[in-house]
Amino acid sequence: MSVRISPVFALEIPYFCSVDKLQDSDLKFLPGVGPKKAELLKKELKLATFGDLLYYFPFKYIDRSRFLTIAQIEEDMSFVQVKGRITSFSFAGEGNRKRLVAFFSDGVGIAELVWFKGIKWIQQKVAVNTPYIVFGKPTIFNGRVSFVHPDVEVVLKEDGTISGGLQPYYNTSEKMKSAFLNSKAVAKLQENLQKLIGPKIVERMPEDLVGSLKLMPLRDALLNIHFPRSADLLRKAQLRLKFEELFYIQLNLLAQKKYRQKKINGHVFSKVGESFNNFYSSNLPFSLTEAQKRVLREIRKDLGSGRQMNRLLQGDVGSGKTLVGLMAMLLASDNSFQSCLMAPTEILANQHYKTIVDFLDGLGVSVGLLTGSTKKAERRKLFALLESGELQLLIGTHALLEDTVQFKDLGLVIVDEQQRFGVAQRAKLWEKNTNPPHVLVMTATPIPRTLAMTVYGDLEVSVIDELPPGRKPIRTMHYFDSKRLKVFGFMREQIKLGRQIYLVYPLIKESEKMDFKDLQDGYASIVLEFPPPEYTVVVVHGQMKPDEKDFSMGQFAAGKAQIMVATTVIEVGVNVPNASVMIIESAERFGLSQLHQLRGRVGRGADQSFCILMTGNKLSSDSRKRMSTMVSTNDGFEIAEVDLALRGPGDMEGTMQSGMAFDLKIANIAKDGQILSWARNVAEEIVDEDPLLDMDKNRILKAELTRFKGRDSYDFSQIS
Ligand SMILES: Nc1ncnc2c1ncn2[C@@H]1O[C@H](COP(=O)(O)OP(=O)(O)OP(=O)(O)O)[C@@H](O)[C@H]1O
Repeated sequence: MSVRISPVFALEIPYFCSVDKLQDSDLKFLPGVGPKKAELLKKELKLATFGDLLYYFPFKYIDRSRFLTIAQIEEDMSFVQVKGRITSFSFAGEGNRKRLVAFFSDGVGIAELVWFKGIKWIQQKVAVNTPYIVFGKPTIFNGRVSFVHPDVEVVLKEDGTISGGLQPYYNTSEKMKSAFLNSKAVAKLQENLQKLIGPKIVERMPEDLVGSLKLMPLRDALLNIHFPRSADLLRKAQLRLKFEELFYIQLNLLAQKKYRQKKINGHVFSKVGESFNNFYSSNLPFSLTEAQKRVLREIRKDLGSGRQMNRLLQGDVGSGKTLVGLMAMLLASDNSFQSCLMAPTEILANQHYKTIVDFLDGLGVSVGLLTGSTKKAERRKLFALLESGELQLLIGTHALLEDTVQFKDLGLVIVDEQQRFGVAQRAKLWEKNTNPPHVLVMTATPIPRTLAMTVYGDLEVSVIDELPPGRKPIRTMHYFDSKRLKVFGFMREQIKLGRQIYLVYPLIKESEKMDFKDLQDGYASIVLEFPPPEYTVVVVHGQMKPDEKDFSMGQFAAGKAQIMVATTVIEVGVNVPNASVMIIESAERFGLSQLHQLRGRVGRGADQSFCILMTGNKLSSDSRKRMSTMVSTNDGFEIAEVDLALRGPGDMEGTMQSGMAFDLKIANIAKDGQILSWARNVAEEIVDEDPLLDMDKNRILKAELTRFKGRDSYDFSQIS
């Protein structure tokens, strides 16, 4: 069985219905919904129950307490509202241009309200001389203000309250809008829901905890998040709900961690034996950096502790993580355990394999390689060696996760990843052995602390914050496409100096065909510019056969080609110290982390390295920021912070956002770092005091956590 590797962000978030049964009710039973709309809500927004709708939060609020006069309306204004009365109606236009026009006066100016559709309905609902609030996007033509299809509301609502204040806006789809389920209709359903279950909402966190943290009670928070009574109450509601969301993620992660620590015995690697020592004294061609030594000590401590290690190793590109990983594998080997190293791509797996085989030359440690392209017969051989225990180190891709791969005694798993390996996938590894192996996750993209806390919150963290000596900082430049000739000139100069060059094209899934054409065109024009026999240009992309790819890479690595035209397949792992120039085409199409990763392919030798970002002339402000960040810093952590901030949705009107890459309903990892730290501290205190959440006061927490589904869950039922 193959395992689908989903993005690490696909964490399950604990928004299930609360203990309150009512929230599990089918939405079709909510007044105003019925079977058809229920179907639509389910299909379009994945809302099936009362609880789902209750937790479907507005994406923004518009302050409806502010009014303009018609005279204050100017060109290009966004949504505005005015108060006044309709003085008369008339019809204009013919056929499908036929429209109803209402003349609306606020006592000073006059605006036209125009409807092309729903004319009959408007005529029935809207009357002359009644005070209304008109809300919409105005246009001005020949000095006349008009609103097309505006919202028209009675000033005095049926329940006696005045319209106005912060009005919620819900995301809806086109399909929903055409079935009259627009934002306003969803707000109406929320109103009905509040009437029905609002008073019955029960706390999802222990009341004492809510009280001591001075959080808004859940009932009030869920009311104010949909219908804020004031901006202050909205902020309090947001805080409460964000806290709760982040708190349960943290509690889940920390509880899992505690559970593992308590229930799972780790293999003890007590010996530092021949493999490790011989490697260290004879085969290691350089001394370790202080950071590598420190991290190695941390890892060795874990491995000898009798507890199962789950550690994240963060370090910038080229900081020497793989080497540390390899040394941990040698420790496993010295203690008669097998180990494996899992890479995110086949190219990288191959590269690791070659590097490791070279490094271990003459030490008598057996190393195997397993990827998607390993032939059947070869596989069978590998499997037999693995099962008998003869094979000590296995390098590979996700193919290692397949159920057919059985080790005799797997003691250590190293995952070299690119934020692609989630909690769920890690859980799969723990099943590989009755006594789960130690796990070391290496990530080449430093990730911001808040993100690390959430994605890797169940792991210990080690950081290599030092590059091997002698590396010169890479110089990064940004050029517009119009400067291409200059760049060609620079390439020639560098080649004359004996350097090699990467030229990378984006290959993004959605537009693969077009990108592929770009790559081929790019290759053709580079060959024209750098013709044989003086120059050799190789090409590497994901659609090539493995042996063709290997051939091209081999030529480049051996210095037989000066230029490699490639897609991002070279993003990770390719290590050719003589390649000192990285040119990234259409750089604006890459994310910051990816640009940083790509840049990390150069700067590995003693020569000055360069990274050239080529972009079109017109750049969005985000793209400009990405380019300037790349030009101004080589620090992966700094880049990661900017990346996170840029990727957090920026559409704000005193509003909340959908949470970045996570399926968060309200919190935003980029912006809510403080709440996240707070939530983690609170969760930590709780599991420190009551690791299995057995105390009476933690009953609700346990009940809520037990509702986590899937592998990410901490299965309390296993605990007797
Ligand atoms: N202490 C050191 N001194 C000198 N060179 C080193 C040292 N540690 C590692 N290297 C070399 O630096 C290069 C990068 O190391 P390695 O591949 O282990 O880094 P990495 O952090 O895994 O990189 P990436 O994230 O790019 O995969 C390799 O050529 C490696 O041999």
